[in-house]
Amino acid sequence: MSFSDIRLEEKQQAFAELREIKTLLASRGMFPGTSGNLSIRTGAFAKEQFAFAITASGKDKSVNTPSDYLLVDQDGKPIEATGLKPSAETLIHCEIYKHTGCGAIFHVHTVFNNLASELFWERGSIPVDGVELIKAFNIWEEEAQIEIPILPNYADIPRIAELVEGAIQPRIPGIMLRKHGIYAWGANAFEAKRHLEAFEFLFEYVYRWALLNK
Ligand SMILES: CSCCC(=O)C(=O)COP(=O)(O)O
Ligand SMILES: [Zn+2]
Repeated sequence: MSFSDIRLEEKQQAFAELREIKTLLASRGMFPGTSGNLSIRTGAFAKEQFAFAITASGKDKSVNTPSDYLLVDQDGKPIEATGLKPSAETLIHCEIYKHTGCGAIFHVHTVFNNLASELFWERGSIPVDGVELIKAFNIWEEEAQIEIPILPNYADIPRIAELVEGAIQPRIPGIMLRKHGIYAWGANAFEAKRHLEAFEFLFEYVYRWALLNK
């Protein structure tokens, strides 16, 4: 595969899908202070070589402009001439694509995901017991118990990226960065959105439940 095989329509479709999910999540106040980033895979996927569309760095994600997205390769380098800079966290997306084969990754910072990550930091994962929305991850057993992994929030993104492979849990489509935000992924944008919404519900639940039991 060569990146020139990514057809204009594929790129435009990925950008349009990103715009749709960005607009929706922005309407829910999920990108405070320019935080958050979103990506969708384009073209064929091979573990060694792939490409994805990602939000440009530092943009106000609650505003739509003609220059919000760009295409990058498996190493996070732009694959076409652009004045845009990919998200500062692109390397984390690269690792998630490489090790899961997923089709879309959405990252948001919320108060509840930050609180839950700090509450359970020493445990290394956020436990959720028997909450119905676990089924959004396609885990259908009764009273399922899951652990959502938490990674340290190093300032140096490559240091975080190198921990991603070891943190990925086969059944759990997400990784939390401590006091930073959730990375949720899925086979496509529809699934990544479902997972993101479920994580956010579960983070709020575990935090409030912990307070009730203090
Ligand atoms: C002001 S948010 C700090 C950076 C961050 O965590 C984030 O999600 C946004 O970074 P980007 O480069 O993708 O705009
Ligand atoms: Zn972030």
